[in-house]
Amino acid sequence: MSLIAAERICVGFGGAEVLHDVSVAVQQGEIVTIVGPNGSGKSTLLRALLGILPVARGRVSRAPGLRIGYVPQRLALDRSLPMTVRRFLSLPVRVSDGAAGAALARVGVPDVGALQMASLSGGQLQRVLLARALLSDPQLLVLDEPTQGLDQPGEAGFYQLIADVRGSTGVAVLMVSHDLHVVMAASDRVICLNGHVCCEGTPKVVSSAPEYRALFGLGTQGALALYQHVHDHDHTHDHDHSHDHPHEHDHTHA
Ligand SMILES: Nc1ncnc2c1ncn2[C@@H]1O[C@H](COP(=O)(O)OP(=O)(O)OP(=O)(O)O)[C@@H](O)[C@H]1O
Repeated sequence: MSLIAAERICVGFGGAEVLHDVSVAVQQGEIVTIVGPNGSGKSTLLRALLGILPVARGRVSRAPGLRIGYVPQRLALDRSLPMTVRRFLSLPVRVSDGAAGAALARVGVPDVGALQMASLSGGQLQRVLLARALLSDPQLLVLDEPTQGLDQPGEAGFYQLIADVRGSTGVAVLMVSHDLHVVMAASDRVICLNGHVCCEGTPKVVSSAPEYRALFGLGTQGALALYQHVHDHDHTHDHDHSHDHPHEHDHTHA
């Protein structure tokens, strides 16, 4: 059984349909990344899967008693409110000093417990958010653009950390990311969303193949063109979503 799944869900806001007939499933221990243009419904899909948003049609299912660690896209931090990292880790559920320290060490920032949340760098903050998500010993981590605002080494380091955590705990990871090159390297499966599931499949990194580099270049379009994916529909009947994203018709069909 999947840990979490959406079956042919439709989600809308005030009559405007944002997700149409979307099916996704995450299995135990796999890293699945959702990519897609701005406004393509990635956060909406995560929130529907988590049960935060109702679905108009279709079905969302979660394994009974599923423990989820969620890192939202934005953290609304009141910078005028003093709060140490240690205190933040005990919100909303109080945790022991030992557990808090172990979680911070696990994500590579063992010494930030006494720091103010507002004083953390972007990379430190992401790791603290991940530490908090890990405190519930989740079976599934849900991360909404966890590397937003980080520089390239910061992003690469964070994804390496995710892979390490998965390796040591067996946690499954469902995340949204814009960093396509790292996504290619760090995911078991990629789902390309544009209101509907445009394509999905195993990412194929062909970093050492000069003919691929020559064909596709090293830019965003190239990275997306390298998907090995299942494409079970044409785009003739796409519903009304913006189709100005470069990858839309540029797939390499596996
Ligand atoms: N609470 C809401 N009320 C009304 N419309 C919403 C709401 N949340 C999202 N939307 C709309 O749904 C669409 C999809 O938004 P969503 O945040 O899921 O996209 P996204 O793919 O995560 O975008 P981004 O890459 O910019 O984060 C957008 O057009 C957005 O304006």
